[in-house]
Amino acid sequence: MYNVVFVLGPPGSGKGTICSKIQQNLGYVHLSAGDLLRAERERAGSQFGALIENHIKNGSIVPVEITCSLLENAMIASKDANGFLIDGFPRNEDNLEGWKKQMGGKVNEQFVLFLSCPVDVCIDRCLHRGQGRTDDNVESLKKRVETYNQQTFPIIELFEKVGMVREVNSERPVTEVYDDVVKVFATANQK
Ligand SMILES: Nc1ncnc2c1ncn2[C@@H]1O[C@H](COP(=O)(O)OP(=O)(O)OP(=O)(O)O)[C@@H](O)[C@H]1O
Ligand SMILES: O=c1ccn([C@@H]2O[C@H](COP(=O)(O)O)[C@@H](O)[C@H]2O)c(=O)[nH]1
Ligand SMILES: [Mg+2]
Repeated sequence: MYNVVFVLGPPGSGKGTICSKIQQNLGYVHLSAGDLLRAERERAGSQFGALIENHIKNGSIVPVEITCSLLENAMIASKDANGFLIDGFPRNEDNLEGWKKQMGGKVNEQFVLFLSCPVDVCIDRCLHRGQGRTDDNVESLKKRVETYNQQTFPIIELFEKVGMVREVNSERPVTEVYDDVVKVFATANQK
């Protein structure tokens, strides 16, 4: 059984930043669904490159079978990890259903780390991220935020209903956010 923590929040809320610090310090392996999709987009011979880029630019969601297979392959490649941080997934109901179908029985879902941050702050962070992402522009960000509000936030609410959400306000400096996140992990791993 793989231990899994889903890390969700609006675009630019700091998921990747916090996950890389948890990976360094707590022995979880960070798997960003977006990074895996970007790597697949660049992979020579991939049949999904154009489809993935189209979804990324439009802030829409790639079919779950593609994302889930990339995640499962990455988990198999690091099978000795203490656990996995699944960053930016599941993003909608179809993602959640596809995940259950493919991964149900193979994973122990510990909790959902929800990094909450006002959208205007998030957009500003993305516009200044400086990584050359094809979706860090005003037009794509508008669509990404719309997808987040319409499809991803309802998934967080679903997890909330079953008591799985641990919310941390990520509008604050990274060190403060990280300190609170560490407390969340300490409590979860005590049990
Ligand atoms: N707490 C913070 N305070 C200020 N800047 C931050 C904070 N956390 C992250 N950042 C910066 O904001 C930008 C976005 O952060 P990051 O890439 O971690 O977000 P993300 O949630 O993974 O975004 P996306 O959903 O677009 O992948 C980066 O430039 C990062 O350095
Ligand atoms: O599960 C996922 C994760 C991501 N996507 C697509 O990738 C971009 C970028 O994701 P980030 O988390 O911001 O790196 C996202 O807007 C989607 O288009 C996806 O389809 N499914
Ligand atoms: Mg990210």
